[in-house]
Formats: sequence, C-alpha cells, structure tokens
Amino acid sequence: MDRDTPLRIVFDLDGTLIDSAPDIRQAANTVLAREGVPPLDRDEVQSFIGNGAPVFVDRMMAARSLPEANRDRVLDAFLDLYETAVDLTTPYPDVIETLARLCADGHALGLCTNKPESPARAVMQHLDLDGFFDVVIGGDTLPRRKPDPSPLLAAFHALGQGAAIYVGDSEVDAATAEAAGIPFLLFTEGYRKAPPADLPHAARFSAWPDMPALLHYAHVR
Ligand SMILES: O=C(O)COP(=O)(O)O
Ligand SMILES: [Mg+2]
Repeated sequence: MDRDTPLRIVFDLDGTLIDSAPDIRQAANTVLAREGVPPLDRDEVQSFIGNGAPVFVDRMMAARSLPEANRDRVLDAFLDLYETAVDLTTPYPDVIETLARLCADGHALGLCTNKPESPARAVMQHLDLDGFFDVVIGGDTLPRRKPDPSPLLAAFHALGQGAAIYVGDSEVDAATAEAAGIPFLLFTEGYRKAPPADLPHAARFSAWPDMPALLHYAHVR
C-alpha cells in the first residue's frame, strides 16, 4: 500500500480515545445508592464496560444482587444520568493531536462504540472530539452491537472506499474486527481484561503518538 493513500480508520471510544470509567462509575453509583446497595469500585466498573449500557447494568445488578424485577427502573435511571456524564472523562494523552494529524493527512475517520449514541455524541462534543469523525455508530444505532460485525461494517461503508483498519481496546473490539475481516490495532492502556497476546490483533500500541506508524496494517476489504 502506498504510504500516502488515504485510509478509512474507525475507532472505538471508551478505553480507546477516552477514559470514561470515572463518569460511568459516578452514574452507576448514583443509581446504586438509590437502590440502597454499596457502590462499585473502579476495577469493577472497568470490568463491566465493553458490551454496552444494558449489559453494564446487568453486570452491575448481578454484582450487587439487585432483583431482576428492578431492571427496567435501574437501566432507565442509568441511561438518564449517562446523557450528561461528561465532566470526569478525559481523552488519553495525545489523542486529540493524533486525530488532528490523521485528518490533516487526508484519512477518513469514523467511530464505532457500544456506548449508546446520544451519550457518545455528548461526551465527544464536550471534549471537542466530534469534528474529527464522518460517521458515529453507537451501541443503540443499529439492531445489533459489537461483537456483531454489522456496526463496524456500517461505519466503514459510510466512509466510502479505501483500505480499512479498526482501533480499539477490548476483547469485544478484537472479536468484532475479526468477524468483519478488518485488521485490528490494539490500544493496550484501556479496559481490556485478558493479556494482549490473547486478543487477535495486527499490532498494538500503548501511546497514541505511536499509532500512525502502524497504519500500514490497513487493507482493502
Ligand atoms: O459502553 C461500553 O460498554 C463500551 O464502549 P466502547 O465500545 O466505546 O468501548
Ligand atoms: Mg472500548
């Protein structure tokens, strides 16, 4: 692949571009306090993130032995707070500079997250990340979410033609990329549970300035 050929690059959000666990934890603990059970610690929160808000709530309720009958109420309360959960979230170091460079180099950027689309857009706007992306697919944008390949394939489809690569932090992202037949770059500082070697990936990086050098792994699908 020619070094200067524009690519289609799609990114995961939570644990990849932004450290959002503090906001998710605050929303979760507000709901748990109302339910009269103890809060979640940071490790619990991180281990529950990855499969979207409904699965997060299921894991949180199971961890605090909340009755299944309260699920709709707990999920609604969590989603309500999630809409404005932006103040404790930060981009990982050098994310903004790297995205700006990739845009300046002519690449088409997209976002494919399991976070519901509305809170995803809210936090991206809050952190000035929204201008970089030509497409945003959230966990509730389509009938299925990751690890189903359809949201990732929809994101690439929206970006048009060109070699493709997906960048994420988790087992879910690696499985999604594999199912879609798209090469995967693993950011190792996010919310992954297993060691990096256990996840299928083309290459991995721990600091965002190192990511553009890995773009030669992109290929046409
Ligand atoms: O909201 C989640 O559970 C995960 O979000 P992500 O797909 O951006 O990592
Ligand atoms: Mg993630």
